[in-house]
Amino acid sequence: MGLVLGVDLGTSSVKVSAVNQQGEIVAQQGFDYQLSQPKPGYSEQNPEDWVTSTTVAIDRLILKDGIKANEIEGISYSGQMHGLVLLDDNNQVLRPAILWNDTRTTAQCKEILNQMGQSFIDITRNVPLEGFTLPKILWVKENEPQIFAKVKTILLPKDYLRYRMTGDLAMEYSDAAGTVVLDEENKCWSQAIADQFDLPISIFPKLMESIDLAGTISDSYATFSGLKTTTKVFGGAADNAAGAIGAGILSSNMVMSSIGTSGVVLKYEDSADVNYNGGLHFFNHAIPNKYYTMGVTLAAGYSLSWFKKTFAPEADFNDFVTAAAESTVGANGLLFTPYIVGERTPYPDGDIRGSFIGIDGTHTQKDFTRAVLEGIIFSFADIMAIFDAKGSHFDTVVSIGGGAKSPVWLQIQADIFNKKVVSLVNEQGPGMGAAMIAATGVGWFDSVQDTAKAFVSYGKEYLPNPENVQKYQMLHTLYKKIYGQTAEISHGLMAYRRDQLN
Ligand SMILES: Nc1ncnc2c1ncn2[C@@H]1O[C@H](COP(=O)(O)OP(=O)(O)O)[C@@H](O)[C@H]1O
Ligand SMILES: O=C(CO)[C@@H](O)[C@H](O)COP(=O)(O)O
Repeated sequence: MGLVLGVDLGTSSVKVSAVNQQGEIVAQQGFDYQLSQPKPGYSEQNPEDWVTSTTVAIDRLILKDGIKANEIEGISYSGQMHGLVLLDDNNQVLRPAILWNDTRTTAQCKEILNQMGQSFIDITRNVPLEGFTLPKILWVKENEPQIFAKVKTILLPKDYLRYRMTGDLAMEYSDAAGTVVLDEENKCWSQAIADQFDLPISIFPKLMESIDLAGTISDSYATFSGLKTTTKVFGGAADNAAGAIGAGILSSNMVMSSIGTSGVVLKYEDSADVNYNGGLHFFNHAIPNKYYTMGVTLAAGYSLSWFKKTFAPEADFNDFVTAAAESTVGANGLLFTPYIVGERTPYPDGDIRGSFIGIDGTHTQKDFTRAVLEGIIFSFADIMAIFDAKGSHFDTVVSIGGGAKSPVWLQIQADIFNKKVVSLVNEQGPGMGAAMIAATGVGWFDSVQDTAKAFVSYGKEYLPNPENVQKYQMLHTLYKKIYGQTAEISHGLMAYRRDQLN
């Protein structure tokens, strides 16, 4: 039996899925790792944790699930985006990776725009935001010059993992776009940006397509993991590009809603001929010469996980979320904004923080949980509104990520979006996308689109309930007022937290 492995290198864990030629997940293993938040706005991980956790998951597939290493024809990846991995001359990691949800780089973002203005947006098709990689590189250059002096190569999380499994140093396009150093339309590193910020262009590695062959499993990784050196390894994709493929978002009338650690509302774009004026991210897709547009809620699943860990650490996750159904639409008059690590879309503001508004002496924990679930989707609806304003007509929302495991949350999505929502039979959108890239790479299908036709299968449909839709429209109007009315207070509190540390 031929198999491929899809490695989904997320922010909270890595999940490795073994997939057969019918697109069925025959076995799956995952392993969690930690996020380090040493200062307000900081978010880091140790790249070694990604490698070790992936290896544990692969070992378990082989040793516990009985997957035969010689049946694994190919491996590919879906990776959390933007995280800065710095390597020295010997390809050793120089410092912890600075992640996508780290917002320490507001000053560098302003500086990029001051120095390059519209020409930066024309080249990269994005405005510089704290989460993207270039501001992180500039932060290290300014704040840790002794480390920067040793930098030979920069990589992104899944590209580093692929390097450790094959020995090949490269970055693939959909992830490279999220560095905002890539000239997106010309598919090359921007010499103009490198020159402007005095960065040696040599630190940016060779580029590859998602379905390109990076090599085979190296001797040393084969010994370490139990994999065979004959297994082929393919470029992979940014998690949102991989998620879009795994969710079958291959035409512009479909939209993806992803509730992972972050939240994403994503639209497929057939060409680069679109202009959202930097209000949304616009990146190269995992399908050659295709693109996608998306908005990002920095703390989607993370808001729920934070809330549960803080206020109900002993509860079973499923039971805890399901209990929100016992509250009401609008959580008995309680609103939550999920800005607990800052926000990106529609408010590019690293210093905004979350709020519960309307707390009443009668509110229970179930109301608070419901408010968290609803607040996250109101934030997604803010992104959806940008697409609507540009004339998008979506008939189906495909929901992926850990949050799509919850039927209560899927119905909340249908009612707030006022659209039909479907989940995947297996919610592993990014992991399936990664497996589909490998399946295309090994030649099971001619194109990623053909693989998607064979592999994607949708589960139950959730239809909007008109009464709930009406209530949510009114509540969303109230929700939208919270950002403007809490921004100044939030910024003051962030300044206070920073002062306390000095
Ligand atoms: N049973 C569940 N119901 C609803 N949400 C869940 C459930 N289990 C996990 N989640 C949410 O899914 C998120 C993780 O999703 P995942 O796609 O695995 O993230 P990542 O790829 O960023 O690691 C968690 O932050 C959590 O809030
Ligand atoms: O920063 C972004 C996209 O721009 C995030 O979507 C990251 O790619 C992390 O994804 P998850 O771990 O939440 O899947």
